Amino acid sequence: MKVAVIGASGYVGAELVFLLSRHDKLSLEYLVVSEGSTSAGKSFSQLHPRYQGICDLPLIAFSSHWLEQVKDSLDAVFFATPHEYSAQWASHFLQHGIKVFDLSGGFRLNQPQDYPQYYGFEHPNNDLINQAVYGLAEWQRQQIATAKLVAVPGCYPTASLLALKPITNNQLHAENSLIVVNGISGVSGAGKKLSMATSFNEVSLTPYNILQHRHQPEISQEAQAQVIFNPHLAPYKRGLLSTVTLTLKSGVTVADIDNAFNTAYQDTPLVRISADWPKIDNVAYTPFADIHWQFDEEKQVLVVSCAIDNLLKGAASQAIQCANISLGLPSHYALLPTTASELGNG
Ligand SMILES: NC(=O)C1=CN([C@@H]2O[C@H](COP(=O)(O)OP(=O)(O)OC[C@H]3O[C@@H](n4cnc5c(N)ncnc54)[C@H](OP(=O)(O)O)[C@@H]3O)[C@@H](O)[C@H]2O)C=CC1
Ligand SMILES: CC(=O)N[C@@H](CCC(=O)OP(=O)(O)O)C(=O)O
Repeated sequence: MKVAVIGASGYVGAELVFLLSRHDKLSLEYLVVSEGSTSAGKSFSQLHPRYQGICDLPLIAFSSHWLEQVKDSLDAVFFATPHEYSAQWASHFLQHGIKVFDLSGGFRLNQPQDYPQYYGFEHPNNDLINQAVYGLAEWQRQQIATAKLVAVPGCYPTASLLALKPITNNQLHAENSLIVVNGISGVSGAGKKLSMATSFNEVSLTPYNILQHRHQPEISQEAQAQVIFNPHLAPYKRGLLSTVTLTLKSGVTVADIDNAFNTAYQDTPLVRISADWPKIDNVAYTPFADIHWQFDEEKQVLVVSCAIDNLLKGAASQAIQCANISLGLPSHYALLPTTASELGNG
């Protein structure tokens, strides 16, 4: 599969490029940045020196002319770009039969009317929203396999849904009960753009966008249950933890919960049910999601926590899982760390 990465100069783009450079079934042909990008004309490794010798491809400024030139030589494109950019340009690739893996939120919400409120723009392509398949790899394999447009989940929704779906999918949660999702992300979650909120001297553990974050409708939609989502920014680079608290139906037992999680994740090497509470250090710089839960049978309250790397399972490695599925491969193909140094080399 010949592919291009658009947004290659960003944090997610860089992770994608590395994973693609080592994948024998995906051939990385082009790296693209925005038309006015200060990175255009540089090589990828000039921007990301750690990848010198791994990928030295040039960064090409996007243009319709470039798309016209490459439209017959590309099988798929990965968008690691702002939401509104993907929303606008995905159709231009799809019309040439080029599959789109969109790592932005350009096509995640099913309701067009939600985009102005949560993304700040009127969606330019309502028809395409209905064609998009949500790319939560361990839960959507069949749909992803035949999809032309995959909406790769956001980082918080990935961790929150991996924790929540075994419960809500089996209707084990009490109807109309409060489901609280507390997410904590490292600063790389905000991308490379400069801002005071993420500058070294200003970053401190804090809630943000409370009761208005765009991931609240995304998590509610995919869990098929209303949640309250509380994101927090924390002063470290990589990694994300999502802890979910909810009440289960009376009569639900530990055995029911055990069965729900073990059934959901019995053949998914990248999602690990851990014996203890997950730690960011155990998943940062890896494609894994670690999950642990605890149940208070008296109160019928369940707490589930999931840790991931926001740039990998929360973005780039999940996108590769989706591409693997579309190639008929196991979703974890070419992603499992094979050496100790790949296990969170920091
Ligand atoms: N950071 C994270 O943990 C996660 C991020 N995401 C999503 O992935 C996408 C990329 O995120 P991230 O890498 O963190 O962001 P960055 O800000 O680090 O990178 C954004 C990239 O998009 C490019 N870009 C900006 N404007 C345009 C444009 N108009 N046309 C084409 N390219 C453009 C930038 O290139 P240049 O400026 O050089 O043109 C840059 O390469 C976003 O949609 C984000 O929401 C998803 C999951 C996790
Ligand atoms: C710390 C931080 O700023 N995180 C980002 C989430 C990034 C992400 O994964 O979400 P999208 O794919 O929807 O952008 C935020 O809260 O906006």
